[in-house]
Amino acid sequence: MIPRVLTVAGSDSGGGAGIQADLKTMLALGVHGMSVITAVTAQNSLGVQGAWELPVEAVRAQYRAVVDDIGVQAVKTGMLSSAALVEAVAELLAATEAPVVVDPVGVSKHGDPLLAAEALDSVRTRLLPAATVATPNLDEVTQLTGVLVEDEDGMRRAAGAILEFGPRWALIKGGHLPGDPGRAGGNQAVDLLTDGTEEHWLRAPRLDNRHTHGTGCTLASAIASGLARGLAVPEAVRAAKEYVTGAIAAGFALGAGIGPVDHGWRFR
Ligand SMILES: Nc1ncnc2c1ncn2[C@@H]1O[C@H](COP(=O)(O)OP(=O)(O)O)[C@@H](O)[C@H]1O
Ligand SMILES: Cc1ncc(COP(=O)(O)O)c(N)n1
Repeated sequence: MIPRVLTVAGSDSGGGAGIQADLKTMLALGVHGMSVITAVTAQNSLGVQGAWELPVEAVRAQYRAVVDDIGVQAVKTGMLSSAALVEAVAELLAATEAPVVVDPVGVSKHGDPLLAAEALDSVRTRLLPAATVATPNLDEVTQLTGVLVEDEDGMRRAAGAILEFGPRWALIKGGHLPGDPGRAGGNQAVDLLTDGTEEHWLRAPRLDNRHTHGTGCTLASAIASGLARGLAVPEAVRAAKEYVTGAIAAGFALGAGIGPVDHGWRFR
């Protein structure tokens, strides 16, 4: 059987992040990708020009349609836009047995908001407790926990603060740590995965490529794809890190701004 993976996220018309990144990642990793669209964005390499949420009822109906008939081996969430959508999705996830990867998307690479400020509390108290793995970047960690991360010790404190909200594992993505070779992390892109007992540091060379649109979505979808295949969380995260690193290395120019990672790099 081909494992089935569901993404609950926003559409990126430019095809680099969101639902489009998720489905391409799933195809590249050999699972059957399915989608619940929460919002539609008008987006390109220059930023987000507009965003429109779907009604809660439409999100619920898509989710039920997929889960009740087809079934899922893993779920990934991305842009959820509003408190009402966060709460509705959290409730659906709590009633689903499959592992859940929560990417608590807050803002786009260009700084455009993808989540209403008043939804943060629902993310903390409703969404994170439903997560098998939560994958905040450093800005999202600060927004959610108040912890400011400047080095690897900060990442450890941030992970502890995220775990207090109830996800089984926290993956703190250090992609936004300064790439100064003199600093902790230095010329590496370092992520920390922990469940509060085990600690796994994932290190890859920091790539000098500005075309990184979609990194977070790609990583979270790759983790969900690994979990759907039956991998344990540390193995799924390790494989996903390897996939996203290759995709960033092959990221390419599109439009006048930040281009996407290359989801198809392993086929070229
Ligand atoms: N320049 C880079 N070189 C290599 N890996 C990177 C680079 N930038 C980000 N990453 C990795 O990409 C993944 C996504 O991280 P990040 O970019 O921080 O997330 P987000 O897209 O949510 O902001 C992480 O594994 C991170 O370490
Ligand atoms: C619809 C949508 N969802 C998520 C992101 C974040 O992208 P990234 O993966 O680069 O953090 C985005 N820019 N647009």
